[in-house]
Amino acid sequence: EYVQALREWVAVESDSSDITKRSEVQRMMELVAEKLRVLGGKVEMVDIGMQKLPEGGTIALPKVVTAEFGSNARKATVCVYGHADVQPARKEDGWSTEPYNLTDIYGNLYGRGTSDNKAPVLAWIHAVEAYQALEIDLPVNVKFIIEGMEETGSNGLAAMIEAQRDTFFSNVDYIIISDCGWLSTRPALTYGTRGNCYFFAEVEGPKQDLHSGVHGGTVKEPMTDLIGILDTMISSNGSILIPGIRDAVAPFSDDEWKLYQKIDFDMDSYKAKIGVDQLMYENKVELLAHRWRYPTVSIHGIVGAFSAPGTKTVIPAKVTAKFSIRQVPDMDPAVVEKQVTDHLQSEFAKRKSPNKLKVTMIIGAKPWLADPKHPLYQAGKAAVQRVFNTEPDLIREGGTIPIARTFQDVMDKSIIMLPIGGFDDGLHSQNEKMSRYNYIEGTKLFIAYLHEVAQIKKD
Ligand SMILES: CC(C)C[C@H](N)C(=O)NCC(=O)O
Repeated sequence: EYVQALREWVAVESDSSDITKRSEVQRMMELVAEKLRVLGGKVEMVDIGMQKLPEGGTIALPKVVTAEFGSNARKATVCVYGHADVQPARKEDGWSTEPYNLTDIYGNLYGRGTSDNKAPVLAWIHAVEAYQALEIDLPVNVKFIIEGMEETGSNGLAAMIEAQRDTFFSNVDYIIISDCGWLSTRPALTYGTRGNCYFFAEVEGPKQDLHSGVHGGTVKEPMTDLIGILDTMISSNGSILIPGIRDAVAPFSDDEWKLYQKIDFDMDSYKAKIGVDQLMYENKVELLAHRWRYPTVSIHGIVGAFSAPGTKTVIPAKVTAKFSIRQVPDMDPAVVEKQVTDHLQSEFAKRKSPNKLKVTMIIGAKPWLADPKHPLYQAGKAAVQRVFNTEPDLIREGGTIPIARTFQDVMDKSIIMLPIGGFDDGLHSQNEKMSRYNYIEGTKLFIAYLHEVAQIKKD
C-alpha cells in the first residue's frame, strides 16, 4: 500500500521550475490535501498569491497544504514541514527508467521525487495513519505544512508562515523536516543546511545570431564575454575568487573538527558512488567541511548556447548563465548579491566589450544551523536506537531548505532534520530512488520519533 501510494504521487510531474507544469504542481497539492483529509485531519489549502516571473508577468503559486491532527493542550505539538514539488526529469537525460513511472528494481523504487521529498512526506502521513490503525492516541499533536515551491526557493512561503504565526503556528513547539539524506548506510540526524543564492547573468550583443565564419573576428562575442567572467569566480582548486565572499564564513571550531573526525565516511566508496577518480580534498574532515560548511560556486547551464546534436556554426546573440553560490553561516544573501554583481560587472568592464551584462539574483535562501545538543536531537537518537539499534551520525547537509531559517529566526521555533533518504538516492539527478528499506524503516522511525518527542519536558 505504501509503495502504491508513492507510485500515485510520483506519477504527477510536479516540477516547480517549469511554469508550464504549474497545473501539475497544483494537482499534486490537491492529492496531498486529499490524503490528509482521508485520515480525518483538519486540512486547508492556503492561497499564497502570485509569483513574479523573471521574464515579466505573473503566475499563481501552488497552494500550501496545512493539516492538524489533535489539539490537546496538555500535549506538545510538532509541525512536519515537507514539499511535493520536484526537479525536472526527462528520460533523455539518461534515466534508465521513466522518471514519472515508479519502478521497483531489487528493492529500490526509482522515480523523480521519490526521495526528494514525496516518500518522506508520505512516511510522515503513514506514521499518523499507523497510530490511528492501532487505535493508539497520538502522543503529540501533529500538524503538517506541505508546499509546492521548495525546489525553486519556497517563493511565498515565508510570508504565509508569518501571516499564520498567531493562528496555525501559535501552539507549535517543534518543527520536523525530513528532506535530506543519510551520509552512509548509518542513520543520521542533520543539524545544518547551506543556503543558496541563485543567479542569472545575461550577456546581450548583436541583434540576432551570426554566422561564425562570415562574422567571426569582427564582433566581441557574448559567449566569450560570459565564459570569461564566469571563469573569474572560482579557481581550478575550488577557491572562490569573488572579493569578500569568505569574510563572513564562521571559523571551523575544534569541536566541529572532532565531530567530523568521528563520522564514519569512506572516501573510496564516495568516489565510487559519484563516479570520480579524484576528489577536491583527500582528507575526510576537509572534504566534509567543504561539502557542508564552506561556500561553493556551481555553474549549472547557459541558455542560448548551441547544444543540439550536429555542428551548427553560430555566434549566439544573447546568452544567460545560471549559477549558484551555496552559502554558510554567517553569510547573508543580500551581501552575496552585491559582492557577486560588483565582481562580475568589474570583470566585465575590464573586457571593454560593447555587449551588455545584466546580473540578477533569483533565489536568496539563507543557511540554517541548529544546536545538536537540543532535546529534539536526544529524542532523535532514542528513536534511531529503537528502530535501527544503532547510534545515528550527527551531520550537516550541503543542500538548501530555504524555509528552515524562517522557522528558526522569524518564528523562533526549534527544528530537527530527521532524514530517511539513502546516501545514494541521486536527488536532482538521473535515476533518483528511495529504497523500500529506507521508506518502510523510515516510517517506523517517524512513529518512534513521535513517541520520543512526547517525552521531552517542556521548560
Ligand atoms: C538535500 C536537499 C536539502 C534537499 C532539498 N529538497 C533540495 O533539493 N533543496 C534545493 C537545493 O537546491 O538544495
